[in-house]
Amino acid sequence: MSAAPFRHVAVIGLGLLGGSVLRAVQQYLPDSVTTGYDADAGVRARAREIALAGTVADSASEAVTGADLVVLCVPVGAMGAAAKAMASGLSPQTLVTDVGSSKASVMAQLGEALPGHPVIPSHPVAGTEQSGPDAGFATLFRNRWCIVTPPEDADAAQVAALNAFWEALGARVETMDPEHHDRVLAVTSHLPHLIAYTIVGTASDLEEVTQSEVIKYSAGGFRDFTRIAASDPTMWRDVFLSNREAVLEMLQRFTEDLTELQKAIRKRDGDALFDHFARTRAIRRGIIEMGQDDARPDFGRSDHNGSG
Ligand SMILES: NC(=O)c1ccc[n+]([C@@H]2O[C@H](COP(=O)([O-])OP(=O)(O)OC[C@H]3O[C@@H](n4cnc5c(N)ncnc54)[C@H](O)[C@@H]3O)[C@@H](O)[C@H]2O)c1
Ligand SMILES: O=C(O)C(=O)C[C@]1(C(=O)O)C=C[C@@H](O)C=C1
Repeated sequence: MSAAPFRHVAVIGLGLLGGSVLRAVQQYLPDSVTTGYDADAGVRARAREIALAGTVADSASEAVTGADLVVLCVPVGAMGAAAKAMASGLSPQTLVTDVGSSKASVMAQLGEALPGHPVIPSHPVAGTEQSGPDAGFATLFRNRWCIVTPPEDADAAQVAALNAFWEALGARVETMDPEHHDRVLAVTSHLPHLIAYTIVGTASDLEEVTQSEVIKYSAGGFRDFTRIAASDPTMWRDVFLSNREAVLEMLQRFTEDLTELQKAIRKRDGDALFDHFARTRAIRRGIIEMGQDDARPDFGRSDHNGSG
């Protein structure tokens, strides 16, 4: 990228996503100035210690003063409050985006908090089960999709600059309307998390299987669920409450499909089971072929391990 799409990038919320945005800007857009703010004083202190931003400010409005781009990286339920807290520092031309995992609710909150202000939401579909200021790394967005949901009246030059920003951080950009985004992510991200939270809870509640057996024999499929089920409780509470309708619809479909498999097992219908598993195996292979995951048993995660 020859010229940075934004001279000054401010990040509100200095956890996994905020830290990764800042690390990636420092690495891939070194000419851009960075500032940051987090509502938690301990997080701000840690962010200063590890130089997560050029300046870590003591208020949201101070952090965004002079910024061309503000990236809100707080839980989706806190987007409106975070936007209101910074509003007095914004210039009329500062573009505001976010990284929230649901989009219709965030758009509504930001529209209410910043009436008439340019807001173009984003969702980089990239993350881990970690959270906090030490969890971020510069390569998080590399080769991952970032879904941008511009409002109908968005300025085309600002949309292009935002897309260029995410591309400079290594992402591939797709545009969608927020409702479609929320339905797609309900099935590809939100429901899988709900299932992981359920199955890990179910296993640990079993009276005839001890806690130590759950841990000891978790080398197989269960282990992968435990990684997902270790994800941040605040973030995921907010995701389910904000994308309630789409998640409930996908959950209904999932429950019906699970009942079908239950029926096939009860009827000893091996063909139905085999056909279903063959179809899902092909989907996994397709994801690997598209470069969206790694075939290695640790999903290639040992490659980054917080570095970058
Ligand atoms: N974790 C993931 O895998 C992932 C992936 C893509 C998008 N997201 C989205 O990114 C956002 C941040 O998630 P994360 O994983 O970085 O969480 P995180 O817990 O690591 O960081 C969130 C930070 O926001 C701060 N915060 C909360 N309310 C605030 C406020 N009003 N003002 C300022 N700071 C505030 C918290 O103190 C915390 O440090 C969420 O909206 C989430 O849905 C997460
Ligand atoms: O890999 C993980 O740990 C994730 O859960 C990341 C993940 C996902 O579901 O893929 C989680 C939430 C997001 O909004 C985007 C990405």
